[in-house]
Amino acid sequence: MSLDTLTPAVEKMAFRHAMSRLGAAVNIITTEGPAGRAGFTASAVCSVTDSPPTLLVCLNRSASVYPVFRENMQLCVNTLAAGHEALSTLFGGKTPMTERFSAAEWSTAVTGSPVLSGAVASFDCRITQIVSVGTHDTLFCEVVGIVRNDDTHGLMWFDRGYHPLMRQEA
Ligand SMILES: NC(=O)c1ccc[n+]([C@@H]2O[C@H](COP(=O)([O-])OP(=O)(O)OC[C@H]3O[C@@H](n4cnc5c(N)ncnc54)[C@H](O)[C@@H]3O)[C@@H](O)[C@H]2O)c1
Ligand SMILES: Cc1cc2c(cc1C)N(C[C@H](O)[C@H](O)[C@H](O)COP(=O)(O)O)c1[nH]c(=O)[nH]c(=O)c1N2
Repeated sequence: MSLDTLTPAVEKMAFRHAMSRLGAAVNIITTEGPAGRAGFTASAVCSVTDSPPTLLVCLNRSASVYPVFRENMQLCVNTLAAGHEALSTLFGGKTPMTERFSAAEWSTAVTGSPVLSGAVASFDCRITQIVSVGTHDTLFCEVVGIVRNDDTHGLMWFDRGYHPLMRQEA
């Protein structure tokens, strides 16, 4: 089926269906600052450059957390480990923020953002640029601190479900 014969509505669903085949790490993105504390689940996260170390995070502007991230301009990317499936679902739904954070243990990064205990890795970041594309803002995030955990297995989001990813050394 050719893409240019599809109506825009069908094209969006075809895009999502095909995207469900791209496995991705699952992350809880957190922030704390003048606008308060917030966190959400994101799979749209990737490395941009190592000079300076920079990640990007895509955030839907219609999310309730959006104004908090936009005002705080700092965040922590907490990459989830096997066993974090329920926590990921909690931060991916419409659950009140206090309930999301009370389900896990956190420490505080240099920027003030919450760092998830037991995450595979946590990247403490300052947001340096924002580019809007369609429904989402792409947040370019310069990394100012890292916490790594070498004792946990990874977690993938693939085919609309969670899949643990085993590390050989863990
Ligand atoms: N990038 C995102 O914003 C994104 C990514 C994954 C999941 N989600 C949210 O979780 C829900 C469940 O996702 P699912 O994977 O079970 O099924 P789905 O069919 O809704 O999505 C399949 C895939 O399409 C992409 N996608 C989904 N919604 C998107 C959006 N608004 N913008 C850009 N890409 C998008 C993601 O890669 C996702 O894994 C989605 O409906 C969405 O609300 C959003
Ligand atoms: C596995 C998975 C992956 C993602 C999401 C969900 C799930 C379950 N969600 C949706 C996001 O987490 C959800 O909308 C949050 O609850 C934030 O919305 P509210 O703050 O509750 O409005 C999401 N949203 C987003 O803006 N960018 C993303 O990359 C993702 N990725």
